[in-house]
Amino acid sequence: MTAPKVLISDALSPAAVQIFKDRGIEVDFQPALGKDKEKLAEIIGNYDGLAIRSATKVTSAILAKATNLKVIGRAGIGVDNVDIPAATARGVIVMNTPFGNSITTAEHAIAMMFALAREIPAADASTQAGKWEKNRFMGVEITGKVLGIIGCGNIGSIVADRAVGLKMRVIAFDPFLSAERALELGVEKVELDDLLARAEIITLHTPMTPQTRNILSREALAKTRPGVRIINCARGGLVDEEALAELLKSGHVAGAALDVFVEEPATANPLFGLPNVVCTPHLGASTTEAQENVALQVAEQMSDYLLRGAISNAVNFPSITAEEAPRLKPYISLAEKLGSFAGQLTETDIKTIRIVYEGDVAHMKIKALTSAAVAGLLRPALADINIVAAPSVARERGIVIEETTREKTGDHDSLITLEVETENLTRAVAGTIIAGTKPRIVQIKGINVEADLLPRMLYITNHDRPGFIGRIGTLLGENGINIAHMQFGRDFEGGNAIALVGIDQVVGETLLKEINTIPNVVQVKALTF
Ligand SMILES: NC(=O)C1=CN([C@@H]2O[C@H](COP(=O)(O)OP(=O)(O)OC[C@H]3O[C@@H](n4cnc5c(N)ncnc54)[C@H](O)[C@@H]3O)[C@@H](O)[C@H]2O)C=CC1
Ligand SMILES: O=C(O)CCC(=O)C(=O)O
Repeated sequence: MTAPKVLISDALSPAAVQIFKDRGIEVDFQPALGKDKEKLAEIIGNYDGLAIRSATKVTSAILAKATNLKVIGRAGIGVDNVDIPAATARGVIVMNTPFGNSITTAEHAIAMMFALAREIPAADASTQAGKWEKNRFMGVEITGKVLGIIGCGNIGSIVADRAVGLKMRVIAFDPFLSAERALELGVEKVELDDLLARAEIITLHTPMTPQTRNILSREALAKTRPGVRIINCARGGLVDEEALAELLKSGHVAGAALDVFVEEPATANPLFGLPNVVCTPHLGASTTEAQENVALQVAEQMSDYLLRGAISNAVNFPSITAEEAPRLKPYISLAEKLGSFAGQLTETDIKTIRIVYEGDVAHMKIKALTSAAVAGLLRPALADINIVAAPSVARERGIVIEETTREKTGDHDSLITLEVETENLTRAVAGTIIAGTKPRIVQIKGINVEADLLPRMLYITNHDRPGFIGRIGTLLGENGINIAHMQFGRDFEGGNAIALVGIDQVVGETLLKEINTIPNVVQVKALTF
């Protein structure tokens, strides 16, 4: 196996380079490349992995050129610079490092709060200009002030903790903050309008989503208390910059501290130059400690995926540990083959996919197995589908996916049963793993049969009558088709029977039609795996 190749296109700590090298991965460190999208598009096709911070914009155009890319690692939290749907559609795992820079970013928000409260940047500039304007700068005390946190997740919670330590009164708006967590943090959970009306300082800590974009809109800002101070160390675009500039000029907003901007790099901005505006160039995560944390973590995660199939902190696929990966691998193959089997037999629109995991497999990462089964199922219709994208593609097509887990009920230690429901029929197929690694089909339409799935197979349904086996063997032999194996099953003597025939050559349409004329054959289908 040739060593995977990773491109680092942003200013990551060199610690990442060392990790990749130590793990036997080839690495190109081009920290300024993220800003050159033409060059990035030109070379991205050479890499299996791309490690980035926020300067690299991984657009669908870049992804279209990323023909070998398997993983994008964001050394940081926000993945809004990656087109996740486009990456998912191409089967590229996108991972981030959700905790490595949270303390540092929370500390930046607190630093911004003090900078605003005491006008430190302006006082510094004035003092160093020799002005000694002692009477110009009159600050406000932080103790006892009401801090309104919008978004109380990892970073917001750390800000809350520090603010409580500073004896502030902390209120938080976050629809996903539980009452218990709020109590634990010592914050009062409130609605947005309540926060806007009460907070003396507001700090934003949500991701950028369609719901949070412009959360501090012109209308929302108008509801704030006169003299409010606003801090944004999350994402530009959460605040309406034009409206904020107007309110700063009118004096309604007493100060604003911004680390992030709608347009980055921000070289011109409506807020620049206004009184008591403090700006930093997206430095929230920029400490030696945080950068080392995220670089090491992203390099470890990407290496684990490229070398061992382990997935952690992916935003578009369930996690799989390095220990689980080898155990899961044969089950992923089984799930994909079961899906493929059912998919090749399904000619009308699928309504529902039901997957039952029984026994040991029920305790594995079934989300990953379901993704594999759905990919296998949709592949006959959508050749390029991959297991990362499959569940979202299925949902887009209105297909309902149902998963059930239960303890072992039959002979098999692990059993996966896939049932597909279409307008006209419901078809079920089940399989297991034997000898630790080998996928086997063990049941089709409720009929027991134990068959390996070779690259070329014939699936035949027939009435259980004497003479069928001899005739099919002869017909295939006469047409130069070598039989690798042949497995049979039936529901009862003289009832419905099935045959799975592993073959070494392709069976053409004419021969398929001829097989269909063998007495008692109901249906014959050539399958590939
Ligand atoms: N300035 C910088 O350098 C950095 C900025 N960030 C930004 O900070 C953001 C937050 O990071 P974390 O706290 O780690 O994320 P997180 O996911 O732990 O927390 C985000 C919180 O926002 C809440 N939220 C989501 N939608 C909301 C809505 N409509 N209204 C109110 N709350 C909502 C969520 O429930 C969650 O609790 C990141 O998404 C990133 O964009 C992160 C690191 C560094
Ligand atoms: O990498 C950086 O400097 C920015 C960090 C950031 O914005 C994030 O982690 O979301």
